[in-house]
Amino acid sequence: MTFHLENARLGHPGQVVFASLSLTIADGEKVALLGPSGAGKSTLLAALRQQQEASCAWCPQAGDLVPMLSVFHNLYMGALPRNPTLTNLRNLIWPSAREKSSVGELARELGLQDKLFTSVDQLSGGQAQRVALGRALYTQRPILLADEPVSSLDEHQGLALLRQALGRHHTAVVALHDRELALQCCDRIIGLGDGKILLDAPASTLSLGDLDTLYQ
Ligand SMILES: Nc1ncnc2c1ncn2[C@@H]1O[C@H](COP(=O)(O)OP(=O)(O)OP(=O)(O)O)[C@@H](O)[C@H]1O
Repeated sequence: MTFHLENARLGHPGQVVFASLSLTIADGEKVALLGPSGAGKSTLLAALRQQQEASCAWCPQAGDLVPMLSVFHNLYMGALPRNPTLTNLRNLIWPSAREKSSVGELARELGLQDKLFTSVDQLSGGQAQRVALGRALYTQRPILLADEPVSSLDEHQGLALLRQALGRHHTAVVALHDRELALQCCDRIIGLGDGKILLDAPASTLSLGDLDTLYQ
């Protein structure tokens, strides 16, 4: 089992979001978290991350990129925790051919090969979002936790990139607002609302109409 919460109380200072949440996510599952704005998707993702921080590739909604640094540098930041400090300093100042090639390959997969040495503050919202997801992928960890990772991309690009990201991870939990994308890419859907889990079922058993009820 990868994640387990039992009667967990989750929230923020002065705000309980889930008074008593029980949930198990097994190794190998690809889970979509759905629910209206404020339902607690980000709160739940943060609680899951706390359980397995060292194994999680983390893609927060805000992105947390360093805008004045290049796409290369922001992607490379995913490698910081796994490399020695001296290697990191060298790669940030004078990247090795090997690192240039592997970050370059990832940039190509993200459709950002022409922007590798452009600073992030000169990118579009969708391009910056691809960098944020790429940085999480570059951590090369087995579990992906991502909060609306493709919300600024068009339908086709979002589908391709989400599939690519899920394919690189054994287990994933992804907060999404696009119900169709959730059904297409994930094998389990968890619907949140009213401070609890309103729906938890295999994607193959659900229709868009079933998911609509979460938003009514
Ligand atoms: N840092 C915080 N401090 C206090 N309350 C917070 C904080 N972050 C979120 N909340 C509150 O917790 C509740 C759940 O928020 P959360 O961000 O988890 O929802 P969400 O489903 O991810 O929403 P969205 O789809 O808009 O991103 C909301 O009522 C929100 O106001």
